[in-house]
Amino acid sequence: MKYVSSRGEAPVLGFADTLLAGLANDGGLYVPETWPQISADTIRGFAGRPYAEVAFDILLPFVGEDIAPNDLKRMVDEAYATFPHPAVAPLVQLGPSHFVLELFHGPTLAFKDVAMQLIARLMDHVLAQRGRRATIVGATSGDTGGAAIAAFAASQRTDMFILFPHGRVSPVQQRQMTTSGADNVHAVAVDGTFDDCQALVKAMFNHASFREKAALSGVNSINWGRIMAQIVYYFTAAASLGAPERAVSFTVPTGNFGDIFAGYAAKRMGLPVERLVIATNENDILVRTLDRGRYETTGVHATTSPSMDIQVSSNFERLIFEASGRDGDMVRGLMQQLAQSGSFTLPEAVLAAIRAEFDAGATDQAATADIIRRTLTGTAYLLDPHTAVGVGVAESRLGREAMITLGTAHPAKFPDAIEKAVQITPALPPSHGDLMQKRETMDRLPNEIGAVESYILARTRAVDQGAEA
Ligand SMILES: Cc1ncc(COP(=O)(O)O)c(C=O)c1O
Ligand SMILES: N[C@@H](CCOP(=O)(O)O)C(=O)O
Repeated sequence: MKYVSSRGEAPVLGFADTLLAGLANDGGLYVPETWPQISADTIRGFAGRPYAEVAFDILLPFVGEDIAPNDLKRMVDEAYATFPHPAVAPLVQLGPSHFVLELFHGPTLAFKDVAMQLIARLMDHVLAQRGRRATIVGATSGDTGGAAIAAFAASQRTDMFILFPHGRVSPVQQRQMTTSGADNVHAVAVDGTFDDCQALVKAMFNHASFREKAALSGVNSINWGRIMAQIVYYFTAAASLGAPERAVSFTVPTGNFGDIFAGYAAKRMGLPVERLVIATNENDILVRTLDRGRYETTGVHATTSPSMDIQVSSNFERLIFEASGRDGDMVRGLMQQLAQSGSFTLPEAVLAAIRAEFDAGATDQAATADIIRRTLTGTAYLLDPHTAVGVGVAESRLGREAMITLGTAHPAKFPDAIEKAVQITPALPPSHGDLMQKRETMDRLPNEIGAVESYILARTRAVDQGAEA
């Protein structure tokens, strides 16, 4: 399998190079040259099979010849053995045709673990094959950082630097990043928003000499490896509800558009998906875009679903590329406009193609608290605030087909929002027992690219290996 950039100017790469590249060197995001097809019979056969087996079948064509099948199998098995729930991603029924897909049974209680546990193993494997190290940078609004640190703390070949917005993540999220004790990971509080952190990460990737010197790699969903691993649970969930005979829709609490793009990819691979529903909190740039055709940043609001407090939704670029018939020049032009003016207008045909597959809706904080309350009273099920945003949007779109809302985090990660909504404090699972007592280690940096790059260069052990790659 080869991968092409959404901006059409970067080299076409194989899987291992795409995984290590993170962002393409024209600033674009990699997508597979073609979408592998999964037959109806194969989808039918996924029902009831162990998650890791389905993952192996779906991932194999994306990995191609870059990783031997028995190595891929071992890494997939190891990654999903870290999930204590036997189903890895179980479905819970909320109503006659409404289900929550629980994606938070991994080590850090958020859906990010599903991909991160796998790509940490894949990256170490590829780096070991090449006899080199990498510097991994990541931006987080709370969950990616913890999941990345948990997955890479055991890495033999990487130094990791996670930038998070100072004072804008939950205490549990912060501690998952600052208490690992691992000497190859660095949690850095930046004076800014998540979008500032993400812009710093992209600026480092676009700074060619720094990128090469530090042998830079990334684990945000700009990295194709993240999306690839997230495709799997769309298949397992739909198959367990009767796909391909029974079509399903998905509602996805959305920020950076990675998770829902994985659903779009599953559809392109043959999964019968009726609608893909984007659910946002008050940071509703994607809802406005689908409504008016204009993508316009307006400033981010801090909400009770902080991991979705995002303005620049990176993976929307992948969707525009697909919806435009892979017009890299057009995507490059729109992204230039975004960088210059903070907005762009989608061509009519692209907007129509997006609307043909996606709906979008927003749930504000008061409604989110109400949904948490109503769901607990009605079904004795406690939603985290991000999943609640999804449930709120899904409820207004229930139709004849089954609706699956992605459960993206465990409620115990956001005790303040839960306490406010239902006056109970959700307990962290025993695996997190002493998290709130552990000693924190973190640094604080200004929102300045020079300060961040100097910090990284002084600490990474990958300096000057980039040239050997
Ligand atoms: C709990 C939670 N829900 C939803 C999202 C949004 O997912 P995505 O950024 O893939 O759209 C995130 C962060 O990304 C998250 O941490
Ligand atoms: N919500 C995310 C933001 C980063 O998203 P990613 O999927 O691109 O890594 C977070 O929790 O950090």
